[in-house]
Amino acid sequence: MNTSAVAQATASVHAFTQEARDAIYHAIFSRRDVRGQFLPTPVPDEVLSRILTAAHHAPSVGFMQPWNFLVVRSQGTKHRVHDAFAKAHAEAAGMFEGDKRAVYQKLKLEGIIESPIGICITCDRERTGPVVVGRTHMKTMDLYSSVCAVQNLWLAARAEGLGVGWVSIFHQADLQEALGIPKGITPIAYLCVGYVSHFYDKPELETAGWLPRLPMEDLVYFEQWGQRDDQQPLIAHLRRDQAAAQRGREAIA
Ligand SMILES: Cc1cc2c(cc1C)N(C[C@H](O)[C@H](O)[C@H](O)COP(=O)(O)O)c1[nH]c(=O)[nH]c(=O)c1N2
Repeated sequence: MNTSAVAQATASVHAFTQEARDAIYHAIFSRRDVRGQFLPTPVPDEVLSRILTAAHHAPSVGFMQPWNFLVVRSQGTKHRVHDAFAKAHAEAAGMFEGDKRAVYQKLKLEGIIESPIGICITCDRERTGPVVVGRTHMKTMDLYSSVCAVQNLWLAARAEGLGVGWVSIFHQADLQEALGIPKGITPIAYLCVGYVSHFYDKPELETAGWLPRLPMEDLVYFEQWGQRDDQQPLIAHLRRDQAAAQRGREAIA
């Protein structure tokens, strides 16, 4: 066997079954940021427990596990968070010019009150002391670790049929105050979570004409920053896979 045949055989031993792989990619391609389709249906604790456990199994720099998960269910807390959102949202509209401002004002960018559960995922930057394996030089790695937890939760939630919407239109201090988060802890994501009437087939910002999905071939460089190479066989695969992902979502729709 030549080297690449060995590599292929080794890889396939550890690959999931086709059905399991399809399920993973289905979760990835059909995950959406949900703002407006939340149902009041309660989320059972056993389901909430599964998605939180998935989040806790995210990778983290130096195995730091810098996250906490603050679960919000009361209307009082939700209203405090929504007040913080409303203030920042009003300011945000003024930051966009012309047509963009009008479009921005029409966008629904949160489901804080309607979603049965809010989850704030945080980062404790001091959790394991000042020197962390893998964060010795690039200090933001702990923040990225908490983002990995967000993504794990988001994908697990999709598999459970739950919608998740990330809300980040806050003054950080206002969100911290609304949730009683101490100064040393960084809020990473406020997530609206709940069952939904439907999932859209593509990002709402794409549908609204805000931005299109970028072509993969523009984003992949070879060896040096900025170096594209359309002759690389990988590029043809990327085009095919992007088209397939697109068709997949049409099938889903
Ligand atoms: C860090 C971060 C922060 C935010 C978001 C995402 C991420 C990663 N997104 C969701 C975002 O708009 C959405 O992911 C993209 O538009 C792509 O759509 P899908 O997630 O594929 O549906 C988001 N959406 C929203 O309505 N209000 C918000 O404040 C935010 N904030």
